[in-house]
Amino acid sequence: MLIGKLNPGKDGDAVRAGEGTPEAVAHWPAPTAAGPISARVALPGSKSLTGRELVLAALADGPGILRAPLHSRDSALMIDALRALGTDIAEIPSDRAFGADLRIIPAAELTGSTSIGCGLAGTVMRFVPPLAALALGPVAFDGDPYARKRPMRPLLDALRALGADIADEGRGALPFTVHGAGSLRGGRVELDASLSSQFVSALLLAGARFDEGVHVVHTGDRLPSVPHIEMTLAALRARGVAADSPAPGEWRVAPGPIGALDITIEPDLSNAAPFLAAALAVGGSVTVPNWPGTTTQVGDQLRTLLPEFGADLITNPDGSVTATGDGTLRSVTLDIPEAGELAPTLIGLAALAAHGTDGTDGVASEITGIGHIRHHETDRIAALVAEIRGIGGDAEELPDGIRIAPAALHGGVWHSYADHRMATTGALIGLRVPGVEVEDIASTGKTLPEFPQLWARMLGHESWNGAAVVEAAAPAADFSAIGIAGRAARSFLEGI
Ligand SMILES: O=C(O)C1=C[C@@H](OP(=O)(O)O)[C@@H](O)[C@H](O)C1
Ligand SMILES: C=C(OP(=O)(O)O)C(=O)O
Repeated sequence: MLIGKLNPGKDGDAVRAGEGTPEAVAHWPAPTAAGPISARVALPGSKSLTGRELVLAALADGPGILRAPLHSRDSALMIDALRALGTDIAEIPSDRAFGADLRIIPAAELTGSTSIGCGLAGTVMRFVPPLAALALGPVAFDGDPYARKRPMRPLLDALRALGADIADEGRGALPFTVHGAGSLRGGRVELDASLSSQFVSALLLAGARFDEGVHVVHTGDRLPSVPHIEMTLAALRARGVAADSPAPGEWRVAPGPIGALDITIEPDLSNAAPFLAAALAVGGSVTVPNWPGTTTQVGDQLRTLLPEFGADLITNPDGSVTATGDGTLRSVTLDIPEAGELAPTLIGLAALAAHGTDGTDGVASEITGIGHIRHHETDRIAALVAEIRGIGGDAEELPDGIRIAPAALHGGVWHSYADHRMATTGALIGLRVPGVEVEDIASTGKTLPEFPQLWARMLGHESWNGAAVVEAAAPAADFSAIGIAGRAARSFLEGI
């Protein structure tokens, strides 16, 4: 089946499939699982750690190495952005399943007179402008149509208060130009980070290179994604930078050198979410190897969040984590401001809980504290409600979350809104509900280009060349209920 791909609308907003220019793309028929699954799924590097370590390596006092970094659209955009500012980034061939290591040689002086494409990457549009302020010359930023909707004003205003010259014609959003002067005064700055923790991380990451360092004071009444700020502080300290949080909602980075490192990136634990959740959705177990013993990644909270749905989560002696479920899902009431990044997967599980075992015995759930995910790759609350309703579910928007009532789900098109986590949530629901077709599965390339292959192998399809990446022993996926689309899925999966 060919339909229109997600394309820019006239007002620059993202629109759903079929509404834009008809660029033909096949829907991805989500495979259903015939029975309980049993798989081991290794995952590529963390988006958030790769982005931070690239930025810090570009600002460091000598050459550095990133081992096992993520290779995806977001990390490629970050690499391109740093190269545009004069950083030398080269691939070091490796035999890793997910691609080359990276050698980073910082520029003697960051150079401007360039332009940077941010795609839809929050980390690029927020973390790179402070570096542009340290560069010499103008640096023009822009991104995907929907990226222009993502909030930037608090960060741009904070950078101005710290001495930067930024032209945005009052938009408070992309596109804008940072007129770098080669240095930035820095110092104390107030900023409302209630829409995104990335505003804070952006200032802290470059803060050691500001003349006076930086002292960020959050003025809003709530702060999302706190673990991501803690990740930033930890990454700075690992490089010898004095970085702390002297009070709740305040962070300081002292001026000084940022140490060069040879560092290995942890697997992306947020991208583990749909895979571990698959064991809950259809029963069985999924193991993710190389789970870090200690980590600042919010994905580590899956070990306590997934048991809320009735799963058994264990850490194995070899350091892997296994989720085991029996295919029945409990009702949940979760308030998770710190873990908005995990919300789409958790909401997908809540939709399956509301479907129940056969559409007649579902349970209600409520997930709140996630108002800020309206400002992610799309308005995720509106998008999830629309797509769950589109396949028969009973979902309702709350100001800062979502409520899902019992209702039987059925097949249909699941739109992705160019959002990788919308796409993987459609795949998760489709494991259990026959006939779900995910529009724009390629949007998973934002942070996990291997998603379709890893998903297929989780279900027992052996033909992908990453043989060491996934060991699966699952019953064959069942496509019979989705007819022609199912046969297309089978040949797609067998062709990889
Ligand atoms: O700093 C980071 O790497 C991130 C911070 C969070 O952003 P928000 O604070 O905007 O939720 C998270 O959702 C995003 O995926 C990655
Ligand atoms: C919110 C996310 O991405 P970004 O870094 O673009 O904000 C995400 O990956 O869930």
